[in-house]
Amino acid sequence: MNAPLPPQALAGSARAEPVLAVAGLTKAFPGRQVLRGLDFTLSPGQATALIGANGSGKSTLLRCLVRLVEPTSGEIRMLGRDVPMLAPRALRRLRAEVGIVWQRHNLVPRLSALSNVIHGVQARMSGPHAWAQSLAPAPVRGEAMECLARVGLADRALLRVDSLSGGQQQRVAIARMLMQRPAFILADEPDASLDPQTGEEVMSLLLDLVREEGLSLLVISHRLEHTLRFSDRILGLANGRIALDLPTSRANPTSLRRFFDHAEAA
Ligand SMILES: Nc1ncnc2c1ncn2[C@@H]1O[C@H](COP(=O)(O)OP(=O)(O)OP(=O)(O)O)[C@@H](O)[C@H]1O
Repeated sequence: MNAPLPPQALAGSARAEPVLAVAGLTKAFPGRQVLRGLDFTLSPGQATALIGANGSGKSTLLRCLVRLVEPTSGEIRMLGRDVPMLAPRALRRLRAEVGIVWQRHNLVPRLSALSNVIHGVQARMSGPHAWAQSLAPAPVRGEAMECLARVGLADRALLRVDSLSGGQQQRVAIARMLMQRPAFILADEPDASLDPQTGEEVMSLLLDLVREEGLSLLVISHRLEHTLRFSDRILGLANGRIALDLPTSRANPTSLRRFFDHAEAA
């Protein structure tokens, strides 16, 4: 079980505005109603796991939150912004403040870890900043090295990404995301294509960012053990609705296992 939240984090989260507030969120694709009216809020500085059976709509929800998929209806307030109302430029600015970690990390394989991380700065700066690692200004290189150190890969900075292991590549992707200086991280199965030990390291790293840097995290995982060890709260999706919402400390592994296996039939 993970360590309890520090008292200051709890006090802060009780006072602070939610990092995310969702009300009446629906999403329909042609012939399929995926989200049927979701209501929930996330407090800052917490790790929330999103679970549900295959096809229950977890990825669709994550994408709707930043309008990579347009919601059909409903309210989304994220980091103080009214997401459905944002014009394209304001939406791009919001996305730059949200770090997204995908199962597939989309690194540039032939470039070094450092160059890939430097590319993360583009998300928060206007204009072309696609420097090769040798051309980036010293402060940007320095910051990228700090991000690589944060994920434990400073000594691999100059190696080509395609020479690194799957877990190391996922950590490079997290370092690139940290270059955005995000306040909120959305992670869609960051542990899915990794072996159990490596997947655990990646989930542990994300929880460290919540505990130590005060970031907020919404993470999809299909692994029950990871959900139990690396979250403060569990949200479960079934039949297009939030069917489960409880603190991880109160989760019962047996009933949670049933939820993983049978959520869509529930
Ligand atoms: N662009 C799309 N067009 C039509 N249907 C879609 C689209 N994207 C997702 N769906 C459908 O929406 C449903 C939910 O998909 P989604 O990927 O969100 O589920 P999930 O819970 O993330 O599943 P998994 O755990 O397998 O990744 C599925 O039936 C899927 O086929």
